[in-house]
Amino acid sequence: SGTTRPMRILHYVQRSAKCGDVLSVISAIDSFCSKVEWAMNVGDKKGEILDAVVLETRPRYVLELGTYCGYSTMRIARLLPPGARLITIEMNSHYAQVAKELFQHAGLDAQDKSAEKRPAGPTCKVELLLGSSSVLIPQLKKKLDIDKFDLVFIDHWKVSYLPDTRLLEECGLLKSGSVLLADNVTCPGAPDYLEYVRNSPRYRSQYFPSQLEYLQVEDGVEKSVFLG
Ligand SMILES: CCCNc1ncnc2c1ncn2[C@@H]1O[C@H](/C=C/CNC(=O)c2cc(-c3ccc(F)cc3)cc(O)c2O)[C@H](C)[C@H]1O
Ligand SMILES: [Mg+2]
Repeated sequence: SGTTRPMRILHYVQRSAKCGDVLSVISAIDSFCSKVEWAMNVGDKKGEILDAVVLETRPRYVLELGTYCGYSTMRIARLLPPGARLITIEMNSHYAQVAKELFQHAGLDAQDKSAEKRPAGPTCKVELLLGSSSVLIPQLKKKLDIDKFDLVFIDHWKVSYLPDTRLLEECGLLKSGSVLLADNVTCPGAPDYLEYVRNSPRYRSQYFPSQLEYLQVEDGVEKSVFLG
C-alpha cells in the first residue's frame, strides 16, 4: 500500500526543513499543506492566535488533546520555558509515530511516555502519550505526577471536546485561571462545547475569529478561562 498523508508531510519535512530548527519544520509543514496537500494542522493563521495565548499564559503545565502530526505541539513547545511540561495525547499509533519523527527532526527532546522504562522525572519538554484521552486523562495525576494544567489545547474529534472538558473538571485537573483553547469551534464546529463554555458560570469565554487552515473559509478558536 502507498504512503499516508502524514508520511508525505514527514518526508517533505525531512527533505526540506533544517535539522534541529523547529521554525523551519513548522514553515515546511505550512508550505506543504498550502501548496501540495491540505492537512488538518491548526495552521499559520490560527497558529498565531495559539502562539499569543501561550505567551500570555506563560504555562508551566500544558495538555494537548489530539497530536495528529504534532504541528501544534511544536508551535507550543518552542514557546515554553525550560522546566515546563507539554503532554500531548494521541490515540492513533501511526500519527503518534509520525509526530515523534517530526519532533526528532525539529530537535525537540520528546519522550514517548508510553515506553515502560522511563527516566525518573521529566527529562524533556514534550511527552507524547499513546492512547485515548478518555482513558488517559483520569490517569495523569498518578502516572505523570501532574496536579493542574495551566493551558489545554483542544483539537481532537469535535464530539469529544465537551465530554473531555467535563472529565478534566471532574479529575481536578483545572485550577482557577486555567485556560482552554479550542480549535475549529466554527469549522467543523463544536456546538455543544461552545454552548457549555459560553453559558457556564465557571468559564469566561472569548471567540477569536480566523480562517480554516490553508483556506479562505471562516473558522476560529475559543479561549475559555476556568474560574474554579
Ligand atoms: C475517544 C475519542 C476522543 N479521544 C481521543 N484521544 C486521543 N486522540 C484522539 C482522540 N480523538 C481524536 N484523536 C486524535 O486527534 C486527531 C483528530 C483530530 C480531529 N480534527 C478534525 O477533525 C479537524 C477537521 C478539520 C476540517 C475542517 C474542514 C473540513 F472540510 C474537513 C476537516 C479541521 C481541523 O482543524 C480539525 O482539527 C487524530 C486524527 C486522532 O487520532
Ligand atoms: Mg483543528
